[in-house]
Amino acid sequence: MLQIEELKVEIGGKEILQNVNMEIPKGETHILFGPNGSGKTSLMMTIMGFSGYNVTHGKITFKGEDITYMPIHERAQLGIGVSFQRPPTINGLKTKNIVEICGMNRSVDVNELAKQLDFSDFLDRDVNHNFSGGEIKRSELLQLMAQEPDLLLLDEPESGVDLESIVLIGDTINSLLHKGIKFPRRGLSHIAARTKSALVITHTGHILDYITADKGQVLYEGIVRCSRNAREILKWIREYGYEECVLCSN
Ligand SMILES: Nc1ncnc2c1ncn2[C@@H]1O[C@H](COP(=O)(O)OP(=O)(O)OP(=O)(O)O)[C@@H](O)[C@H]1O
Repeated sequence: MLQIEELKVEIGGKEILQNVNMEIPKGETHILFGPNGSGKTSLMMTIMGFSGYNVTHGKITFKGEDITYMPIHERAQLGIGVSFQRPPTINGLKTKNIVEICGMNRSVDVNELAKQLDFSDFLDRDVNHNFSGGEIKRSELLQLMAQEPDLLLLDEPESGVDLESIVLIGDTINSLLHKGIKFPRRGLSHIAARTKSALVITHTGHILDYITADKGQVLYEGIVRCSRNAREILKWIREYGYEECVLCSN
């Protein structure tokens, strides 16, 4: 589904990603770990195609197509969707309108989708305007539900989310990963094969209690240094810290 080869990326003339190699097969969910400032968000922004993230070397392939220099809207149409860590407030644009835009060219029932996320009361508010941390995450997922991407890029989906709401967030991510299953229900990840792929950034690992990860990767100083079971990685990071954790790749 997604293949990244020897990727180097500069932002404002500074090299942020030095050598990223990664493969996410169809139906797999990979977790991206890494210390603050290691380049995780930059990697997601580069995969999505945001300006300012200048690829100086390497290649990104999605569904067999070279997307390295493809415009962002074409990547979205091809099936890549992102949930931001800190999405901007968009004054003058109502949440229901951005959800409609995300579901463009498809018959999307915005009210029904909002009901599933317990988000109906927010549809007439400007996008993210005075939303709480948890409300922002639900707004982001609502947009993804309308888009139904084949590859989900989720930047810290659990940050700022309370312990009850994280269940809803986890169930919604699971329903996004299972094509054709529209309603968030507990335990779906264990009973049906996933058709969508995901790359999920997490610091705490809490989201691992709600979604099934196929693999974890550690981005350290702009290089993917480790690729193995996500829970094993989390255990090592908790016990020994990142510096020790990445020594296993030497
Ligand atoms: N637009 C920008 N201009 C200059 N530097 C930037 C820009 N965006 C990111 N950086 C720098 O790139 C580095 C990587 O940032 P990035 O946000 O990708 O890290 P991260 O691993 O996601 O961090 P965190 O875990 O704290 O969210 C940081 O040093 C950051 O300051």
